[in-house]
Amino acid sequence: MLTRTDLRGRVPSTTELRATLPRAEMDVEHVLHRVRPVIEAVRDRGAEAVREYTEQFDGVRPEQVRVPAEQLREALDELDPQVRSALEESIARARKVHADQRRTDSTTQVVPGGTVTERWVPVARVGLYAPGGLAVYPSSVVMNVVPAQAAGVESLVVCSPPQAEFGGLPHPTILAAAQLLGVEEVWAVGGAQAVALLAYGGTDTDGAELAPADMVTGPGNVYVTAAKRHLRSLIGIDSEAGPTEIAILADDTADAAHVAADLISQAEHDTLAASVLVTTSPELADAVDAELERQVARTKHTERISTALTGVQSGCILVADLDDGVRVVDAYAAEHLEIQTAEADAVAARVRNAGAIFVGPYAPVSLGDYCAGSNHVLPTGGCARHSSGLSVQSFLRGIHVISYTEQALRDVADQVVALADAEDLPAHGQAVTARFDR
Ligand SMILES: NC(=O)c1ccc[n+]([C@@H]2O[C@H](COP(=O)([O-])OP(=O)(O)OC[C@H]3O[C@@H](n4cnc5c(N)ncnc54)[C@H](O)[C@@H]3O)[C@@H](O)[C@H]2O)c1
Ligand SMILES: N[C@H](CO)Cc1c[nH]c[nH+]1
Ligand SMILES: [Zn+2]
Repeated sequence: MLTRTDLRGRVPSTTELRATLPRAEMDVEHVLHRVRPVIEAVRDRGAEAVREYTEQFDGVRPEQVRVPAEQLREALDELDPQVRSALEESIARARKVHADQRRTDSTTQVVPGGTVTERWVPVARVGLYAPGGLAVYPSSVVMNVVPAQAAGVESLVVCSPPQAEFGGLPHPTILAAAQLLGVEEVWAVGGAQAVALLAYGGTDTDGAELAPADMVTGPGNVYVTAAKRHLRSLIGIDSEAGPTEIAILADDTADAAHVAADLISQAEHDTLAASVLVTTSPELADAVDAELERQVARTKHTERISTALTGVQSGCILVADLDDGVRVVDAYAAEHLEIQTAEADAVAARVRNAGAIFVGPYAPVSLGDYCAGSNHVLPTGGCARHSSGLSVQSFLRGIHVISYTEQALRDVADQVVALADAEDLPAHGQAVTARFDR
């Protein structure tokens, strides 16, 4: 079922690997031209344009885009107790992990009388996106809000697509999760128009103001991700957390049924989701194919999953040994990487590029999606080579505070002047010597 690439004869260079490894054809770059007009319309015409695009893409024309407070309270009151308890567990575990990520200010005494303090300051206002197209993601409300709150962000606004069957409000579990986490501001808007509204701000029909956010984080489909890429710099963003990817590095000790179940679990997100198996064992590859045939037919979203598994972004790569396997998964830089091999810990320790690594038979990606305590907002499309998943750090800026006494400046004046002259910027040096010339 998975298209097979046999690299057992040789492993190509990293450049060749990046070109050969499976990736979606319709990637973020390819939809930028579609989201640009949406962003410009929201910039120029605010909530009115949001309403038009919502009608076009979500099939709803909302009366109000801001969700009234009583709807948040009601959603939590009416939440299924089992789902509430699961959300509470997910929040508690995530809070534990994210509390440990808090940074403390540090002061370095560089020389007597000269200090540099690194002060960690949270972003003032952030917009958090919780997807709600093919599926709805209360878990993404948790994964966005928990680190933002742990970082000390003062102003939070959540956006999620309106749902026709809920009268143009986001799904009730999204609202309930926001209420459970103490978020008071929720807007019913999705896609690129949500990212644009968060970036530029806007006013609703009833006069409700959405103040522009300094930063927008959260996962989403290719349109959401393209909008984040387009607007970055006006706003800060986290990583590009687009259509889901799972790579599994497995040897002949892996259980084919579990490998297949995990590949399917992430293919379930989107027809553009990627499921990639990298294995040293052709026998395992055959057994996984057989399991996929068997299991895909039994799942709820068979068609979406089959499209994702047979798309060019998914496949199976045969490698000669685990050394080559590690090179392949490093070149691929998956959002999620599972290691299902003998001595999985040791293999995992050698991996450099992945959004998150799930080690051994009892750490499936689905655990991390909901209840491991780790964050599930993770870089896709190879961005794990340079970016991390969402964390407390994502919402903090490290500001250097420099304090020097007169003597400490005097002691280093000659060096500053020498470097300023070497750069042909003598006024820089004079700004120092002016203090001592009199
Ligand atoms: N990387 C991560 O951390 C992570 C985590 C969770 C989910 N995800 C991904 O998030 C995505 C969720 O996607 P989704 O679609 O279910 O919800 P979504 O909220 O991301 O997207 C739905 C919105 O897309 C817009 N849209 C739909 N079709 C459009 C079109 N043709 N042109 C322009 N805009 C359009 C609509 O306005 C709609 O509100 C999936 O791809 C999933 O894999 C990623
Ligand atoms: N696997 C997704 C991250 O790519 C997160 C998620 C949320 N719900 C289910 N899964
Ligand atoms: Zn998932």
